Amino acid sequence: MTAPRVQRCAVWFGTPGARDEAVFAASGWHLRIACPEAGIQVGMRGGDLVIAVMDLRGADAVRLAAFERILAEHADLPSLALVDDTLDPGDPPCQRVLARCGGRLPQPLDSQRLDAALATLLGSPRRDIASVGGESAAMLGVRALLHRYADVELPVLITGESGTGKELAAHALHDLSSRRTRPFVAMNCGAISPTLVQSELFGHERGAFTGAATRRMGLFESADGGTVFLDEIGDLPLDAQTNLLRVLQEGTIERVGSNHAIRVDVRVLAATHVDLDAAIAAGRFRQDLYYRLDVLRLQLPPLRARGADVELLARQFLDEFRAGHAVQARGFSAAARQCLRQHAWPGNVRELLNRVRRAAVVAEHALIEPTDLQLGHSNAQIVALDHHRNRTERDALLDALRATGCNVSASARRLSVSRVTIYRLCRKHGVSLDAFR
Ligand SMILES: Nc1ncnc2c1ncn2[C@@H]1O[C@H](COP(=O)(O)OP(=O)(O)OP(=O)(O)O)[C@@H](O)[C@H]1O
Repeated sequence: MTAPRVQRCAVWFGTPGARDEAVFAASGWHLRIACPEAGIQVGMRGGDLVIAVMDLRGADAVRLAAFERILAEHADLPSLALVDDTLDPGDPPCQRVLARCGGRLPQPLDSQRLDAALATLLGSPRRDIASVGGESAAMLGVRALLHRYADVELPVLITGESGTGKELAAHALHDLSSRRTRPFVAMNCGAISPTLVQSELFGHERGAFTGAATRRMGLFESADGGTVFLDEIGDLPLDAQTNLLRVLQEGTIERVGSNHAIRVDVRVLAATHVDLDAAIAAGRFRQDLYYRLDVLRLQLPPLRARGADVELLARQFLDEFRAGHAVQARGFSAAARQCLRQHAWPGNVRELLNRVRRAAVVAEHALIEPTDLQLGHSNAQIVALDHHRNRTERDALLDALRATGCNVSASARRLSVSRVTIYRLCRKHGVSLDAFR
C-alpha cells in the first residue's frame, strides 16, 4: 500500500538557528547544512525532493560569489534566498543571487511563510496540515512528528487532554499519508453501547443477533485501504479489544456471527485522554493491546503550555469565523488579549474556539472585550493588578524626582533605569518635568 517515501530535503548554505530547523521540520523538511564555499557535497538519494536555501544574512563578497557559483552549477535546483535587513539589495552580486533564487524567505521565519514560499517555489501546494495551527516550539515538534509518522505503517497512540486536537492530528496523519485517497473512519469507543461495538467495528452476518435482519459491513471493512481512528480507546469493551488485537497482529477481522476471517488493510490510530496504565491495572484494558497500539506516540500539549499560540489561534479562529459571518468584531482589545493569555484553558483548543466564536457573535464593537469572552472575572483581577502596578510606578517616579530636585540622571540612578526610561515614564504618567521644576 505504501509508496516509497520521498524525503524532502533542504540544503542550507550557511548556518541555520535551532528555530529555523524546527520550522522546516514542522513542514516536513529535513535540513542538511553545507558550507557555501565548499559547494554541494552532501549525499542525497536519487528520489529525494531537494531544494537549496541560500542564507544571505550578513553575506560578504566572497560568500555572495560562492552562492553565484552554486546557483550557476545547479541551475535546476529550486532555491530560496534567506534575507534580512543587513542585506544591500542594490549591490550587483546580491541582486544576481536574488534574481536566480525562485523565492525569498523573510525573517522571522514561521511555518505559514515557509509553506507559502515552498508552494510558490515548487509550483504546487504540498500535502498540507495547516489546519493544525500553532508556532510554539511544542506545536512545531508535533507537526514535525506528524510528517515523520505519516507514512510509517504502524499504529500511533495519540495522547493529550480533552480538546487538545487529538482527532485533528489523526486526520492530519491520514491526510499526509499515502492512504489519503482512501477512507478515514473515526469512532468514539465511549459513545457506542458496549453491545453494539463489535458489530460497529467488525460488522455482522444476517441473523447474528436479534435485530440483525441483513448482513452489515463494519467500520474496518468500510475503511479498507485507509485509516481507522479509535477515539477514547480506553472505553473499548474487553471482547472488542481481543478482536482489535487480531486486526493488529494478523490483519484480519471476523464479522459477528461468522468465523470466516476477512483480510483488511487498515492503519489503526488510537487516542486517549486518560492514563491507560490505570485501566490496565484495573483489568479493564489488555496490556498486550496497549503494547501493540503504543508503537509510535504523539503527545499533544495542553493549550496553557503553548505560550503565544493562544493569541495566534484566537486570531485565526476569529478570522475564519468572520469569513463566513457578518459580525462587528474585527479583533481583540488589549484587556481581552491579556485575559486570553492568563486563562488556564481547561477545555484547551476546543474551549478557545467556542469562546472566540461566541464572543464574535455577541461583541457589539470592533474589538472583543473580556466580557464577550466571558473571561470577565480574571480580567477584573488583571485590571486591578495593572492599576496597582501603574500607581506604584507613578509614585516611585514622583518620589525620585522630588528627592533629586527633578534631576533626570540622579532619578534614573535612584530607580536603576536609564534616562530614556525616565522620560518615557514621565510621558506615560503625564508628568511634566518643566511644571515639576
Ligand atoms: N492546533 C490546532 N489548530 C487549530 N484548531 C485546532 C487545533 N487543535 C484543535 N483544534 C480544534 O479544536 C477542536 C477540538 O479538537 P479535537 O476534537 O481534535 O480534540 P480532541 O483532543 O480529539 O478532543 P477529545 O479528547 O474531547 O475528543 C476541533 O474543532 C479542532 O479543529
